[in-house]
Amino acid sequence: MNSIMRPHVFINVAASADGRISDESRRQIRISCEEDMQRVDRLRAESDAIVVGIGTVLSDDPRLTVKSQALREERVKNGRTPNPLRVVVDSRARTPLNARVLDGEAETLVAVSDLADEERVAALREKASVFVAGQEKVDLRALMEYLYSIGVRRVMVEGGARLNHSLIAEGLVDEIMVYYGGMIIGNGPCIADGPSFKPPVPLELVRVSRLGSGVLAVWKVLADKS
Ligand SMILES: NC(=O)C1=CN([C@@H]2O[C@H](COP(=O)(O)OP(=O)(O)OC[C@H]3O[C@@H](n4cnc5c(N)ncnc54)[C@H](OP(=O)(O)O)[C@@H]3O)[C@@H](O)[C@H]2O)C=CC1
Ligand SMILES: Nc1nc(O)c(N)c(N[C@@H]2O[C@H](COP(=O)(O)O)[C@@H](O)[C@H]2O)n1
Repeated sequence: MNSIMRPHVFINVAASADGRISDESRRQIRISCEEDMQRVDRLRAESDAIVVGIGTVLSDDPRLTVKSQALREERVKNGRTPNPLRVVVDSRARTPLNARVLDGEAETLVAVSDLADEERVAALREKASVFVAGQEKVDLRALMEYLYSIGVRRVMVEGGARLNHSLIAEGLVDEIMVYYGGMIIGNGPCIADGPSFKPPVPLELVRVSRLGSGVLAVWKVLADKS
């Protein structure tokens, strides 16, 4: 695979001890403890863009903003916008027009593919920027190249399961941070959902620490093909 100019990309995810990130309903489950939520907020504040898939937008209706006023002010002091760019990977432009990611609290980019209906794209353009790449699914390599071209250097991916899988499959992930909460969910989406990686993608353990009521593990992805 040809190498591309792209940002540093890391996935941050909260999982149960059995690796689930939600249950069968696919609704948002609070897995992180308070200490982890604060860590996540700092990670957001240190990032230039937060990326999620449309599945996460439809399930969780996330805001993807920095919650701490002090962290937002620090960003502004450093010449940045109060919040990072929000990016939704959404081939068919299904992002609801009343989704929180379109609330104007932060800039938003919706990445769609050629499959997206023109009228839906036009409606989204009223509330967000739109980037088109890919025939069916969004071309994630093109998206990362584009983000780099507009100055994004650090991307935080906040799920969900299918987007995480595709990004790993494309060799577009440098680091994976998993907060394991003290619970077993039993069924539901996991950290990366999709066909088996053959061979499995090798990871190097960078750091492991106890955090609140759970464990934080930071992994480096060794098979970077980009
Ligand atoms: N615990 C945690 O930390 C987190 C948990 N979650 C949970 O994860 C679940 C959502 O995950 P999931 O349903 O997998 O949805 P995702 O958020 O991963 O979105 C997947 C969708 O993105 C679209 N897409 C477009 N292009 C691509 C591409 N190249 N590769 C992959 N996907 C692409 C596809 O829909 P289309 O083709 O229509 O565009 C696809 O179905 C929810 O239950 C949510 O609560 C989510 C985030 C964090
Ligand atoms: N870090 C973390 N811990 C959990 O327990 C979670 N359920 C999630 N979910 C992610 O956070 C998003 C919500 O963001 P806002 O608070 O609305 O800004 C959600 O969509 C998931 O990506 N994360």
